[in-house]
Amino acid sequence: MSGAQIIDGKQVAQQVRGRVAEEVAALKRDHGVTPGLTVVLVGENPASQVYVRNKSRQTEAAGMVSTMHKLPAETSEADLLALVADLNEDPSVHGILVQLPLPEQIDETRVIEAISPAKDVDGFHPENVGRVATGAGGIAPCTPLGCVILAKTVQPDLTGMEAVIVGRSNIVGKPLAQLLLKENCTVTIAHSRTRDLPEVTRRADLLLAAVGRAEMVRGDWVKPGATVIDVGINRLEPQPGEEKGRLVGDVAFEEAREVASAITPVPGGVGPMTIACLLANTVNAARAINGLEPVAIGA
Ligand SMILES: Nc1nc(=O)c2c([nH]1)NC[C@@H]1CN(c3ccc(C(=O)N[C@@H](CCC(=O)O)C(=O)O)cc3)C=[N+]21
Repeated sequence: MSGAQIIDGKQVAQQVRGRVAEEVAALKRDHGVTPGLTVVLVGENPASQVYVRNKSRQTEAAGMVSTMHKLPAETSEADLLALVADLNEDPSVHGILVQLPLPEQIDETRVIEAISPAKDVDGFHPENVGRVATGAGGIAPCTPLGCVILAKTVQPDLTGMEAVIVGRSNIVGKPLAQLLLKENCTVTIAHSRTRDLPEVTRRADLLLAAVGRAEMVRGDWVKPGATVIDVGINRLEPQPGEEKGRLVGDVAFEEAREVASAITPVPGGVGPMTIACLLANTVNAARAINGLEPVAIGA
């Protein structure tokens, strides 16, 4: 049974961006507000530069204003905090994204906590983490939002599903658990110290891998018929004849697709959804700052 449906994240992301563009146009027309997203990049990480360029292009394509601040790798924490304070006060900026990881002289937690929660379109500020956890509004992180939207393209109602998340990061695993609870899943967060991990993952109707270890989840870790969402983006060592190593997820795709009923590819799965959801969060941040209710931008 090599029959798993491949969930096309690129296509779903394009739909989400189309919805965002409509909402941007409506916000301009009805309220004279053009949402603005600012990305702050500290240092020269080449992979980061690629994401940042994609983000800017897609932000502008949706009709929003994109600005970028590139700071040298030696930037002090005080200088970065001063920039964040300026952006917090700038009325043309509705979303602030400080690209992580930051150089080691800068305390990431301090920077995240300095971003105005209203403009924290990553959803990393503790106020947003708390609001999402309690259901009191707040901005939810982009990658978990993207995962839920992709899962719902297969199964519009996730109620009662056994969801197993592998990975307990603040950026993906933990907030994903909150969003899946809100969708009425039974949620397990497994991690590197979980006893008999394959046995735990084999219980999952919905298996979400976010550990950052290339192809760790094997085919026999997957329950037959499960939906598999692969959050990992790992670059393998270049093989002879290859210029760059291949990108692979946290799931051994060729094995898992034989067992699952639906699976996301890497690339072209969760990655494009992360950026689409960032744009959606930016529109809703601009709406909230202007006293408007959020709009639903799902699949
Ligand atoms: N404050 C902050 N927020 C982030 O959201 C954030 C961050 N820092 N630091 C870096 C990670 C990484 N990230 C990605 C987003 C999109 C793709 C993406 O679109 N990937 C494509 C293309 C991959 C490729 O070809 O290189 C795909 O998976 O198909 C990947 C990675 C956001 N991050």
